[in-house]
Amino acid sequence: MSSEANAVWNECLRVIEQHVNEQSFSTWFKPINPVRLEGGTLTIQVPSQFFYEWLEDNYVNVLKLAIKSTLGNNGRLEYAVVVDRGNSQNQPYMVNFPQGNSNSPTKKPPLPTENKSPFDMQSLNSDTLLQSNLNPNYTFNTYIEGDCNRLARSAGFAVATKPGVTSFNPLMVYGGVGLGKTHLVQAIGNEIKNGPEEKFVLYVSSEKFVNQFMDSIKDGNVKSFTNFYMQVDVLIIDDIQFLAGKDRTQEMFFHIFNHLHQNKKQIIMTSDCPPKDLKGLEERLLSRFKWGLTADLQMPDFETRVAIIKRKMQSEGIYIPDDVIEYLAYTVDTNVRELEGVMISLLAHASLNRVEIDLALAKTIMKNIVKDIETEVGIDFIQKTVSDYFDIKIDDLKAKTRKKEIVTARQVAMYFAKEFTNHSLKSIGYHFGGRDHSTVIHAVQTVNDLMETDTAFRNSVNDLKKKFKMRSY
Ligand SMILES: Nc1ncnc2c1ncn2[C@@H]1O[C@H](COP(=O)(O)OP(=O)(O)OP(=O)(O)O)[C@@H](O)[C@H]1O
Repeated sequence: MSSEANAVWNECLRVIEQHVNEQSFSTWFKPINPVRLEGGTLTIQVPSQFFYEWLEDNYVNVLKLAIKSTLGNNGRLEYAVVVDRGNSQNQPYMVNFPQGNSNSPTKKPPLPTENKSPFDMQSLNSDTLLQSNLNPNYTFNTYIEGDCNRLARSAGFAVATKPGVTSFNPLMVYGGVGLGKTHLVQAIGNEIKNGPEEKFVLYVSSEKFVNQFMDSIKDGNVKSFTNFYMQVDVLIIDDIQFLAGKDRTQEMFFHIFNHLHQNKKQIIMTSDCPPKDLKGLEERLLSRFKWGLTADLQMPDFETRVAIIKRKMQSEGIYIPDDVIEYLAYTVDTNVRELEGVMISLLAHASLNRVEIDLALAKTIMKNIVKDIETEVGIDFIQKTVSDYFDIKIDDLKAKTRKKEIVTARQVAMYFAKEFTNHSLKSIGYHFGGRDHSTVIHAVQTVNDLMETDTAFRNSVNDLKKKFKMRSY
């Protein structure tokens, strides 16, 4: 690696660090190696094709910014992708892709240029119809169904089949960060676009909508901004909470909304919270959001998380052993984006270091990227997991209370403390509100007896056991 390339890349990293969160930074940028700097083009080596596509799809703007601020306006970025030829004796060889090169044979079609202002166009033509800002990978086919998203998904599908005609207009999808809102609403858009009728589907983030509106005021072309949006057949507007406090944009959106709705055009929105909690949005807008259907997305349960990982692997032609998949699905229960991030980080690490993906590697990666992760089963972890599972307070496990459900949860927690930790009976008793060792022996005995006679109880204990086993590998 040339020291010049190294210096430039370090400079880029400094810029990037200011624009992405810590986890994304360590997952996506730390594994990159600068290879060379030639004639204002910096070549960086990424671990896999998948990694390259991910960067291009998710971080293209921040990379552009970093290159621009270190190499100036004419700076360019080129990727060298390590290709595994399945023979560990071979040196990895590289495939070079200039940034955003849509001609590379394996690259997904590039997303439309972010900053292009769509309403510059005077009228709709076939080019405009293609400019939907949709990611072609976000389809219903790649969107795994689970209890967490069933209503939103089926309402979305109904809307995709008959846009503007169902009573789900507008369709509002809300949920926490990284739970699949964008994927779902873009899947609706892609389904409509690929359907029999030619429809102008437009996806826009609320942030972009606000910026476009501001620019249109500055440039004196508010009318073409409004006209443009009023011609859309299906308007998908992401992260509507971003309109909070932006009164003029809200007013404009209100008019566009009314126009589209009256003309039976479909409106689809996402938000990070239910409409009733959307602060800083005008009441008249909020009341319109309630005209259609509001559906939420939750964190997928364990089985759905496993299915999501498997689907992702399948689409990328990657293999990860089942125990590793289960480990990832158990451990990452925050959101799907984080789950994918951990998975990619694992793939990147294995590909860079040319090692097999196994549980030991997964645990190491996890320790590096997920802060505070416990990889051992300790009494604290057992108490937290058991109390979450039985929906009681941790403190109750240590308290004197004799309520039946609390006594059972306490006994189960003691049983696991005995099975998964090296604590003595005395120490376990101490951690459960200073009980003595005979109470622990009794708890273990009771759990064993109940497991034999009570199927529901046995299933619960086995469920919990799986969680602890994952950590104690
Ligand atoms: N049910 C699912 N099936 C398959 N992939 C999913 C599912 N849910 C989420 N994902 C994936 O998780 C990642 C994050 O999803 P997405 O960006 O849609 O979340 P979001 O809710 O819009 O996040 P944000 O709040 O940050 O806007 C994407 O790569 C998406 O494909």
